[in-house]
Amino acid sequence: MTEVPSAAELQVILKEADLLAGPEQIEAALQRLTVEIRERLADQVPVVYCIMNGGLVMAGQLLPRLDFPLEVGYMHATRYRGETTGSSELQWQAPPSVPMEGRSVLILDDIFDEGYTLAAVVAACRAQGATEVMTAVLTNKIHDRKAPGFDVDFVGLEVEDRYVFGFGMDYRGFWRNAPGIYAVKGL
Ligand SMILES: O=P(O)(O)OC[C@H]1O[C@H](OP(=O)(O)OP(=O)(O)O)[C@H](O)[C@@H]1O
Ligand SMILES: Nc1nc2[nH]cnc2c(=O)[nH]1
Repeated sequence: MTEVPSAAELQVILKEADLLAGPEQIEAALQRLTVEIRERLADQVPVVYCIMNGGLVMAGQLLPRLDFPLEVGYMHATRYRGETTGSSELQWQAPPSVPMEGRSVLILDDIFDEGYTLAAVVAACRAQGATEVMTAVLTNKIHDRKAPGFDVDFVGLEVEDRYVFGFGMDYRGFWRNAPGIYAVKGL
């Protein structure tokens, strides 16, 4: 069994981390995303999918601002599984929960890092018959290791090329509940 770090150890991780975006910057990013998404999808009655687990906080904060009719679904695709580097294999832990044939689909996730997760999720939605698939992320990590031929449609904030946590994103499974976006010391 993997040992759970103590509360004191996890407090040190947060204390030593660099704050990249605080609640005010995140609020402004969510507001911008709301306006852009409304413009594109307000009359489409889309299925809005939360990608578990990382997308949970962003979806929870964004959905009540989308003041137009939509359905909510979830799916869990994971490639990092508590590590700070991604595996080449994407694991599906929960398949899409709402049928999407003939529908507009909006995918919500916490971070567009290398992009292999979202590229695979979008391909799966198309394979299931979605007519249009859009992606919105809270953060886009800036580097030149992106999956070729794929981009996201809506971005809240840009973050530097470090391992980040908070607002849905984990550090080894913890601190998804941190109210800002932080970069781990030394990573
Ligand atoms: O752009 P990529 O390099 O593919 O990485 C981005 C993905 O990594 C994280 O998920 P993770 O695999 O950690 O699963 P989790 O959401 O359950 O933590 C995050 O939530 C994104 O879905
Ligand atoms: N928590 C977290 N998950 C990720 N998945 C891909 N990149 C990251 C990152 O920087 N932080």
